[in-house]
Amino acid sequence: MLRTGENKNIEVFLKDHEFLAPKRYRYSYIKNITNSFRVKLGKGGYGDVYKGKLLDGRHVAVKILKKSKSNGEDFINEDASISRTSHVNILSLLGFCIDGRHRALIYEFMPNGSLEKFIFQEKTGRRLEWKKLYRIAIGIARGLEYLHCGCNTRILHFDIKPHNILPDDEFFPRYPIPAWRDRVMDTKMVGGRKSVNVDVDRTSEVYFPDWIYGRVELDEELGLEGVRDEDEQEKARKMIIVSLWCIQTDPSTRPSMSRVVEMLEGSTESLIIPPRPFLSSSSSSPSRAAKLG
Ligand SMILES: Nc1ncnc2c1ncn2[C@@H]1O[C@H](COP(=O)(O)OP(=O)(O)OP(=O)(O)O)[C@@H](O)[C@H]1O
Repeated sequence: MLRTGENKNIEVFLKDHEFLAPKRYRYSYIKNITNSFRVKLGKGGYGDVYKGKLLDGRHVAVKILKKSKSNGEDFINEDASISRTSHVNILSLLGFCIDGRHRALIYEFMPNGSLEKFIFQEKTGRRLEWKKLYRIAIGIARGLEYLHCGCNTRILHFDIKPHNILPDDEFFPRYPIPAWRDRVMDTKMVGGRKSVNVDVDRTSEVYFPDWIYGRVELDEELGLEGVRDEDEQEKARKMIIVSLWCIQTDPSTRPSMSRVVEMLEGSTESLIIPPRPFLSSSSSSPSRAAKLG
């Protein structure tokens, strides 16, 4: 039982939402299933993630949230919306912990870890094939479309990035949603460190969207590494055009996620090239230029 008076609201909330909530666990249980936090899987902005094993033998990832000063209502509100979500691209939340000041979330374990390490492997120089990147982009977009308009509560993720996309063996992406904060990651995936040959002398001052926009606009060879055939070339082109739409500075010009899915799944010919991204390297201001890789 939680002790303080302020936590009564939480208890009442949890009781009201019992029927849809994932299981609630004590901190001692969390400690137990992670073997006292022995195997760290990664680190996120909100806390560290550890490997665990439930008593029924299932492997899980346990996210220990940093110590909270709030009474936990934000957390349980998030938790209740997450528990109502069900989509192939959204990672299932199996349980949670609110015990004193301890907060933790228990997810299905994804053995391949995050997308980040696949995008470009520094050691081997290998990069992810375009067809897999495409599969990942569509999966992410479908998951977000679901969160934005397919589930009971509209949820904005705000934190999509290679670090928290967890591909399965077939490279279908899953991602967790304990998030408050939708940035677009397509350009990052397409730009994927060292995946492009930028034939300019001062690469540090090239703003990637601006550079790639020039190529797309002139219907030039995209200069992307690892493109093996026409099909991959088309997928890459499609992802680039869609991502250029998504980073439009005027929000009203940006497509909805349903439109993003439609554009990714449709033909390249039907795609209209968006206006040039506002930030431009032609002004060559170092503070406005993003480094490549
Ligand atoms: N379910 C999981 N299975 C396997 N590894 C995971 C799982 N969830 C997270 N990880 C590992 O932990 C790392 C951090 O994940 P986390 O979700 O905390 O990232 P984040 O989105 O940056 O965090 P935050 O939402 O706190 O900003 C991931 O990059 C991944 O390596």
